[in-house]
Amino acid sequence: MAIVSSKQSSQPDKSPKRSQVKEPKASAVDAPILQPEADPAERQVKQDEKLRPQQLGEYLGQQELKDVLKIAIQASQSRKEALDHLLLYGPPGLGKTTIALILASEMGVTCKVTSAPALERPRDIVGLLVNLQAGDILFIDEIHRLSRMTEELLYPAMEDFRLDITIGKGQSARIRSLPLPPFTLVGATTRVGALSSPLRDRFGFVQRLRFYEPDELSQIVLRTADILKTQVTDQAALEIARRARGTPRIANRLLKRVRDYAEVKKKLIIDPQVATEALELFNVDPCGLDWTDRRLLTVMIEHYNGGPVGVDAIAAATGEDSQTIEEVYEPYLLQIGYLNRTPRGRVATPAAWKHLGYQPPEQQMSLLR
Ligand SMILES: Nc1ncnc2c1ncn2[C@@H]1O[C@H](COP(=O)(O)OP(=O)(O)OP(=O)(O)O)[C@@H](O)[C@H]1O
Ligand SMILES: [Mg+2]
Repeated sequence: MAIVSSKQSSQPDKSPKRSQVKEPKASAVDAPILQPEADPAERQVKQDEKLRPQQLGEYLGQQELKDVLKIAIQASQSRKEALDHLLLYGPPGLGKTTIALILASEMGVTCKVTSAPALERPRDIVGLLVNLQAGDILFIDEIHRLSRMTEELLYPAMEDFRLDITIGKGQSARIRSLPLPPFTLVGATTRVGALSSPLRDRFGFVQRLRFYEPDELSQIVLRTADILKTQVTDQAALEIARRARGTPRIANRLLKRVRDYAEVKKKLIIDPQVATEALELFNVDPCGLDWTDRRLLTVMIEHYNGGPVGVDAIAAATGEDSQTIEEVYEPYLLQIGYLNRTPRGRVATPAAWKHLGYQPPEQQMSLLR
């Protein structure tokens, strides 16, 4: 089914030129395989755990972040102090949880892992804080979702290693302060803008994780292949890496699917041909776009002549939620240069038009100059 708006049919000269049929092909398998979030099966059997790097040396890519952390670890170890609080932000699957666990193992301390939705009641965070040992790491995932009361308990805990508890109610209420051992809070979020500034300001380090380059991801694929005892050529690893949306979790998942395919086809070594055949079977685009990405761009091109168009209009036209578009789909489309954010709305770039088989109009090119 072609997506053609009534506006376009009345103005045929303005409709985009199509060099080939490009209606995104839907498949039952392509949506989950390219989602950066861990899927329920991965979470349940903790498949990811054996693939997770344990030391900073095994953590590939993110060189600037590793440089900062190495200095911080050395300095805090020589002063025999807890590491300063660290806030990690970036899209899902880039290695935030992994960093928290690596930090604990490098520092030789325990990492207590929790997530903001599990800390709804004040006593949840109090229970965790009073059980910390000196130097421990407390990792709070999705930290932008903390309740106000929990967040307020964290302020003195982070700043002065002190827990302020209110005892009693009304006029007789009194605040009792309990000392806490020095600890390190590592917070992770996909939405740093949603953090309140008092909380953000209490982190000594605020570090962004960026999408990985294909050569970094191909190193990750080779490392994972080694752990899974699968033979993959360098070229095949790069082929998988290119389609993994800059995300290690997706790279590992694609490798597992390619390995299944190779096993069934009785191929002992995964070469580029086997990798490409398998990825085509799973409907993974050579640039790592999935059905929804292609549909978002197609709607922008066909309904709005490539934009500028507001995210709400795209959401209404595609039936996707606008927050999901902004947080899950747009970061990668921006990263690979298929989408631009302008003050007047989103614009599909000429590269996106060409990738989907459209001829970009001159007007579209001039918008980007
Ligand atoms: N730099 C890296 N080198 C090697 N493997 C990595 C790296 N970063 C992440 N991984 C792999 O990717 C998987 C996902 O990473 P992780 O769980 O740390 O992501 P995350 O950023 O915490 O995601 P979420 O936002 O969904 O919690 C890990 O199990 C690990 O195997
Ligand atoms: Mg995580």
